[in-house]
Amino acid sequence: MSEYLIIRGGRLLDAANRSAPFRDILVKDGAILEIGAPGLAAPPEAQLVDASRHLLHPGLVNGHTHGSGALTRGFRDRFNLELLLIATPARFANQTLEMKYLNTYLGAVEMAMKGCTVAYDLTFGLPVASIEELEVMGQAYRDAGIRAVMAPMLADISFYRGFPGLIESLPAHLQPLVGTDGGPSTERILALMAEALQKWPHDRDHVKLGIAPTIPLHCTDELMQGSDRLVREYDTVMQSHIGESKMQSVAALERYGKTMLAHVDDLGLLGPHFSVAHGIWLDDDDMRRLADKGASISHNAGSNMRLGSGIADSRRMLQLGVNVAIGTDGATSSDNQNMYEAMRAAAQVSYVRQPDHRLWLTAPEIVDAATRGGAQMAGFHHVGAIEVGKRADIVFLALDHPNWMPINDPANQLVFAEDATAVRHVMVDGDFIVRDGRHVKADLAALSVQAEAARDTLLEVNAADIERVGKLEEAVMDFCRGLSMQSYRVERYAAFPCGCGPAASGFVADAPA
Ligand SMILES: Nc1nc2[nH]cnc2c(=O)[nH]1
Repeated sequence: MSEYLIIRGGRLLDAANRSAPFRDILVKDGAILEIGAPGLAAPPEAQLVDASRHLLHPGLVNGHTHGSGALTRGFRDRFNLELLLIATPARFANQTLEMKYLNTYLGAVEMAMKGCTVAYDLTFGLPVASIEELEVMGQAYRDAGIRAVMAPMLADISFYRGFPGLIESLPAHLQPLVGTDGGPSTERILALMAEALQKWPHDRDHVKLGIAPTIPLHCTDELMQGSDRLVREYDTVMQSHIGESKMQSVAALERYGKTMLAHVDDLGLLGPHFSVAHGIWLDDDDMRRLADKGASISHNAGSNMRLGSGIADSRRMLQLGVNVAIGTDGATSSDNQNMYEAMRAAAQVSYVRQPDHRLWLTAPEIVDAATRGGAQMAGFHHVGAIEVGKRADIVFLALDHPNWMPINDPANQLVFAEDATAVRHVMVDGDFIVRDGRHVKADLAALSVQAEAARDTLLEVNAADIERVGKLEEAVMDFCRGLSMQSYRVERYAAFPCGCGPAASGFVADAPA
């Protein structure tokens, strides 16, 4: 097969200019060599790809997902973050290697079919998954054909101990149900992480390891700083869930005497390699710290609505110079892996957050965040744009699809009209991973049988834990609600600029009854 590929007749999205001029693209060895007007010269042996009646846009970058979560989609409604954090592990623990692969592969195939070619995946932690299992999950991304950062979620403090006073708040008969920690030591977790980074078998331009101290409240400072040392030593990236819920932010203020983000900064963790997942409950100083250190935020508006977490101030982040990416979050709280939906949600929450339409996100800003911004955050500087020198990760949208009849403004339509149903082909490195709307490798019928079987098995093996946590749920949620309400007693949070104040949204309704 020729080392050259010439993609002719397509319209290339230029979101910044709200246009889509006809452009031919010459690809050599999977990288973009030249972009030019129709009729661009190409070596005679170049393989021709007909892109006529297609809009071409860069593969989308999912800034925050959980490859461990595909099997959880739709398993609950009316649940907030804290409930998710206790109910999901109870229901989906004890996965076999096959299930871990299946989860990751299902999510990756779904992303590919929906125009996404990079995932920033906060995956099963060590040692919930072994190093070998992590490698197999990395292979799931290779098999699905998309790129990924796989960042194991690390924690050395249990959920229940992460919130001071929680266990003591429970009725005496429930306290024994929390169980004992007895987990692996900080040293062991860091040693495993170091070993995984050393042994990583995959090509790091495609699938690399990152590190995710999952939520600072659930990590000792030693774990956070040890993770940071490894990130710098292995030149990789780090992501942490920060300021996702009001409850978390109030608890952090009590525990650290400052915001969660300020604490992480003071530990020395911020830098261009660092990103925040969610960042709803950040104040101006937090955002300035992120901007000053060149860090990023994955804005996951759909998930934030699904869990009732709040509305991140994406406009302020951009104003201050924070690099913003867009993410779906895991299927537990987004139910699908559709980056077009995530983009649309980001636009729409910026509208309801404030009445001044001049502060609303624009479609070009959102497309930039979902492509270039995500690639920068992931440290994947070889993708994120259709430009000379970048890898040829290209989505072909069918213009004979109703979403595009007619084209008025391609940036607006990508954000507001597209829903992944017009995705016809997807290329990574110039190779088709989706062709004519079908994933080139995945057998969806077989996958659905496997997913059904995995669900049944997990329900059976986790029955006792589901029952145990079910008994705890209500009391834990009482505690969480109480802590969240403290926003009205803690001065800092009384005027907390998270977009959830009286002028902004219905969140004012959580004032104590
Ligand atoms: N939304 C969300 N937040 C988290 N924080 C820690 N784990 C998770 C998760 O699985 N989903």
